[in-house]
Amino acid sequence: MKYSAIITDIEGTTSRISFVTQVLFPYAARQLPAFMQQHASEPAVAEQLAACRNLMQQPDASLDAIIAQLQQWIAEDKKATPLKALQGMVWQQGYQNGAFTGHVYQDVFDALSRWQQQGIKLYVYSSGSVQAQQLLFKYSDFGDMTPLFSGYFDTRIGAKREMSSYAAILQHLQLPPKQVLFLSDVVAELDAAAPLGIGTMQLIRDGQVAGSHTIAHNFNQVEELIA
Ligand SMILES: CSCCC(=O)C(=O)COP(=O)(O)O
Ligand SMILES: [Mg+2]
Repeated sequence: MKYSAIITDIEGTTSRISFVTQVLFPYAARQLPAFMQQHASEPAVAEQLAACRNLMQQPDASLDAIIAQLQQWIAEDKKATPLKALQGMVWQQGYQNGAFTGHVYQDVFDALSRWQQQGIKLYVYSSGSVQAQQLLFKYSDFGDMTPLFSGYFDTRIGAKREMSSYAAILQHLQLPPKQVLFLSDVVAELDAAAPLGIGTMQLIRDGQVAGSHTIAHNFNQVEELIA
């Protein structure tokens, strides 16, 4: 195995796209208004409200205006950092009250378990907040998978289609790029990582359009390709 670390995307890579678009996003859209009304004054939520006002360029935006903006961002799948932070807080309630469990493909659970045993460090990089990532794997279909991972990165390190985000992640990992493999279903994300010398592989599970990266249909194939 030539890689010391593997970084994986979530939506479309470890987990089914429809779990995010048909379960998580609608749950957040339904629950956000009540959640915001109840928790607006708490420091963690107030911080995200301030970030929303900043992004909206409306320093005096009312709570109702922010909620409407958040609903629009959810509908557009906008990867806005304050939206992602607030979604994570709302999903926590859903996971804890058993409304859903985190979808993870069987081949992902199996391969990640093997890779960790082989000493490969495993990381997640998703547009979902670190809290949302940890929740998905803590309450996964296979139970608590968080012990498999050595770290998590979200949009606070940068957007997933920007090369500078992967440079910042390499700084954190303190590894040469050729020892790092990035797995994603989105070509633009792989295109951003590859010029740095990071190994890339595209997961095609749901009919995604292929780019110029090595293709795998599941994590068992990833393992065969990097052996
Ligand atoms: C952490 S689960 C929710 C995923 C999410 O909110 C999202 O926007 C998907 O982003 P990804 O980078 O995993 O494709
Ligand atoms: Mg993805």
